[in-house]
Amino acid sequence: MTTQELVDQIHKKKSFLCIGLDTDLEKIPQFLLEEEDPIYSFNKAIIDATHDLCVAYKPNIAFYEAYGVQGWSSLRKTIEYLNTNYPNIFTIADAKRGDIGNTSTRYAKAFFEDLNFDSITIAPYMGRDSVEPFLQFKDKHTILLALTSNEGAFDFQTKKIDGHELYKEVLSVSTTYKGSENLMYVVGATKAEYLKEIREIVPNSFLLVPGVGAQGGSLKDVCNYGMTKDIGLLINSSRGIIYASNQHDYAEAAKLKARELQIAMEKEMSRLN
Ligand SMILES: O=C(O)c1cc(=O)[nH]c(=O)n1[C@@H]1O[C@H](COP(=O)(O)O)[C@@H](O)[C@H]1O
Repeated sequence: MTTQELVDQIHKKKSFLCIGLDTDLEKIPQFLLEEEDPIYSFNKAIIDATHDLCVAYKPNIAFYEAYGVQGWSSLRKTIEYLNTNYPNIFTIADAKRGDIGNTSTRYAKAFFEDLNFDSITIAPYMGRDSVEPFLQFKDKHTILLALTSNEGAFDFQTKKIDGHELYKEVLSVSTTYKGSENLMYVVGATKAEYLKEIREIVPNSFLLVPGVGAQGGSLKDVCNYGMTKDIGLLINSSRGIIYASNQHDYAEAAKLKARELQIAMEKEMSRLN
C-alpha cells in the first residue's frame, strides 16, 4: 500500500486508529478455546466488528511465536483474511527485527513477500546496513523504533551523544538511508511532549504511536504535538480494545471501544479544517 492510499483511507474513515492484535490465549474468552484455532477465531471476530473504524491492524508477532507452529499458522490465516477481505487496511507486522544485511533481507522477505504485510517494525541499533534491506521493497514500509513508550526508553534513547539525544540521531541519520521515503517511526504516546521536537526533524513522516489505553498515553496530546496536514499518525491500542470484554459480547465490546477512539480522532481531524 502506498502512503497516499493510507492517507486516503484515513480521510475516508475519519480515523487513524490501528488496532493491535496482541492475542493471548489466557485473555480471550475461554469458550473460544474449544474452537479449532482460537487465536484466528478471535482475530476474525475482532476484525469483522472493527474494520470500518480503523485503518490498520498490528499483530505483535510475539503473541503468535509463543505458540510455535500453531501460532505461526494463526498469524498467516489472520494476514490472509485481512488481505483478502479488507485489502484497503494497512497491516503492520510488529516484529522489531534488524540484523546484518543478508539476514535483514531474509526477514524482509518473510514479512513482505511470504506473509505480505504492508510494513514491519525494526530496531535501529545495528545501523544503516541492517535497515536498508527493508527499504528496497516497493510500497512496503519500515517503521523504525525512535522513542518507545516504556520506562526503559530512558536507558539509552534519551542519552546524549555529540550533544544530541540518541533517538534524535536515529531520526535524522535514518533520513539519509537509501529508500528513506519508505520510513515511518515509532514514538510512544506516553512521550507526547517530545513530539514537537520530533516534528522538527521529521515534519511529514508517519508515526506509529502505541501506548494509548492500557499504558495511559493521551490521544489529545499526541494530536496536539504530532499531527500533520496529512494526519501523519497511526495511533495504536491493543489491550484497551480487544479485551474490552471476555464474555460472548467481546467483539461488540471491542467495537464500542474502537468507536470511542474513532470519534475522538474525527474530532481532532476536524480541527485541521
Ligand atoms: O512497536 C510497537 O508497536 C510498540 C512500541 C512501543 O514503544 N511501545 C509499545 O507498546 N509497542 C507495542 O504496542 C502494543 C501496545 O499494546 P497496548 O499497551 O496493549 O495498547 C504492544 O504490541 C507493544 O509491543
